[in-house]
Amino acid sequence: MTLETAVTSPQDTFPTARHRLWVAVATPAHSNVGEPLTYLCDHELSPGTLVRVPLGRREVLGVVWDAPEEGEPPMPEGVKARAITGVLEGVAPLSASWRRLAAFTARYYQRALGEVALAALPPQLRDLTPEQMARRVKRSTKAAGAVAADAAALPHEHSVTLSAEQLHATAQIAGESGPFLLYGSTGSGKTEVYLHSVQQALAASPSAQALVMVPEINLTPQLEERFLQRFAPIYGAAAVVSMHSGMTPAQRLKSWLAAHTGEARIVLGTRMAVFASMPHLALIVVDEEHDASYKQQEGARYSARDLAVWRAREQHAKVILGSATPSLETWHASRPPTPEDPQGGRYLRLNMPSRIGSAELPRVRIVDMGQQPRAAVFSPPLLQAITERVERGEQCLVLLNRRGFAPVLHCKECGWKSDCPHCSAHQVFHKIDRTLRCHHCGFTQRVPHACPACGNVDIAPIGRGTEQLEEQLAALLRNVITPERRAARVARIDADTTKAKGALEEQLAAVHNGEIDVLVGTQMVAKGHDFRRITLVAAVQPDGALFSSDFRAPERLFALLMQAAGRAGRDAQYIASQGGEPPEMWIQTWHPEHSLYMALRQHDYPRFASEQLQERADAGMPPFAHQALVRADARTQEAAQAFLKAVSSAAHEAQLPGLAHVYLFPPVPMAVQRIANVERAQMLVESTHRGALQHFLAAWQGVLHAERAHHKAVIRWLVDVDPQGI
Ligand SMILES: Nc1ncnc2c1ncn2[C@@H]1O[C@H](COP(=O)(O)OP(=O)(O)OP(=O)(O)O)[C@@H](O)[C@H]1O
Ligand SMILES: [Zn+2]
Repeated sequence: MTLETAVTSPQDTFPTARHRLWVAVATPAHSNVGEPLTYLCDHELSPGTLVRVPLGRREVLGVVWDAPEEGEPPMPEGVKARAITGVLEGVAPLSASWRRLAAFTARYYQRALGEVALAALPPQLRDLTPEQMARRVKRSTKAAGAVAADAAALPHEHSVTLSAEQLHATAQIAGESGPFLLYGSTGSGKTEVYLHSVQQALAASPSAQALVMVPEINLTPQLEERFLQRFAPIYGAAAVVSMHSGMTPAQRLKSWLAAHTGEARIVLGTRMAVFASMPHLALIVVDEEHDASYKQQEGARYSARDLAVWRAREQHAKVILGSATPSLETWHASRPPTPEDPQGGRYLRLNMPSRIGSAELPRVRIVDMGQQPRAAVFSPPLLQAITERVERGEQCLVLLNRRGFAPVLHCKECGWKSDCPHCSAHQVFHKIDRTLRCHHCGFTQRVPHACPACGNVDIAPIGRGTEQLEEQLAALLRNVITPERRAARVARIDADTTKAKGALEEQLAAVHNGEIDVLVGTQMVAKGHDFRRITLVAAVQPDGALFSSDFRAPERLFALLMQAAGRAGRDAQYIASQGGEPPEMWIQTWHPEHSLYMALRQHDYPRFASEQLQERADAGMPPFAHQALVRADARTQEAAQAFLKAVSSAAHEAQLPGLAHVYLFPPVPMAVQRIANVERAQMLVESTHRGALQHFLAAWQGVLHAERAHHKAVIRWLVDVDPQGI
């Protein structure tokens, strides 16, 4: 327990008879005051109460925390606790289980409790005075009544008859305790299983709540619509709220309050929603559980999926992880028992192999680029296939996971390349506004007219991004006519085309309405979307990830390609009405024999997963080992690595607990070594015992803080537990 040692003045001193409180506050980053601070109040306040407290010269939001288990330590000599300045009346205290979630997150991900607890609350809560807050609470309860009255006006969704596989899965979820992995093919109707399970959970108790998470904001509007259609007629429109970073602070506060008071029965959101205060939580759904965006990449680097599983157990709620391409961690955790492994995994795997309505998974066609005309971006057979589809009025999706026109500009005379002056990365050529942009630091320049190094005017792009692909494809298809007797339309969706608010929704609507014939896009369009008329998907250049240094790259590539394939041929009726030509997934590759593509051809995720798991087991990698990364940023690479070396030696010298079961690798530069003139190094820490690793990391915190003082050149350090990218 560290006590507040911030500025105090004589008038802040109160008689010891006053009630002593522990309050979690967000202390400035990297102060090692991680624990709740002591404050005084003239009456008792229950833990979880939201309060305003002085901190240094500011006044901040705090959460009254539980008194330390080991008993109240005496106030240290010379430290005078200050009084709280106010209580946020009208907001019920945060529950004990919410506090346990925050405490666990802080402990597991090695961050300060106050930081985690406060970051998990809506930002407006931090800024409003108790008076403003009281008004807000009053207004939101009034407004909620008004919305509920309108619910009857929403269109009722036709009730669907569940498929046999959906019925089986929902019955298992109702009857067993889980956690569940809903392993269902793309288009198998997982969403319907979520809807049913939510319905079951809510029907079981008048206060029960459900939390449904999706990886990306762009998937929330569709989900929201489906949940509203289903549940607004039963519980009122106010019963369904969203939580994601695309909302205004006022909207977020409103959703948060609705969940906290229990008025919202269903919360839909992205990873941040895992911290929603839901006192009657009965069910958590994590859709596309394999998705990397469930991992927060700054501050407390939590995995919302892993926290969902932890939270469900703690709150006696059920949890469903859903995916057609589960993460290997989840796949392994859901292995069925066998004679050699009678326990099996701790999750229950539910299989839904078939697509809805006898739709078939696309036929996978592998094009050997070694056999194609040199420098062809689109192999002739692929171009032919796209042309035929478009001429029949069907839609195609072309996937390339790289935006911009070309990843680099190059001078053939002197070898100059468009390197970012601030990063160890190329500046990407964006033709549309003739800029060179660094995708790491954002540094943007106009494209030079001539080579900045030698003056040669003949500088050329190397490689391609979605912008170029769109342009080339539009040219290649310029004479192709659709059944409506209009020219084929090519459009692109990626981070560049969807910056404006509402742009993505608009572009997706154009695809759904059939205004677009060929959609070019990045991974953004590959997942989750329920396209009805796409019958061909093509990955034009997927090979890069086969040879990445990150051991998770194959897993990510396989998931991406399988998810992309999953966008084709989802509507059996449509396929039949088009003459029954089966949907296709095309892969252009220089490595047609690669086992990843072989497994993809069979849609054989289990085979791919078992090969990968065998490799991971042999190499002692997750899920057979647990990892953490320590990263240091500094002005020079030497300084960053020196810090990591020092904390590593210090750990050994101090014989920190857990060290016997923990292996510390030597520091190395990160894959992108320099960003915005900051050199980055990392050090991997690994153990086969999660507990030992945790133990060690906790003990190491003090060393990291102390060592930092001797390394003035270090700008920051951080610990990433269960890192996604190595
Ligand atoms: N029982 C059912 N009867 C008729 N249509 C259904 C049924 N269940 C789901 N559908 C429809 O099937 C389509 C595919 O379902 P959904 O989008 O839930 O698939 P999914 O399993 O989530 O796939 P993905 O992993 O690709 O996102 C949707 O249009 C959905 O409305
Ligand atoms: Zn840069």
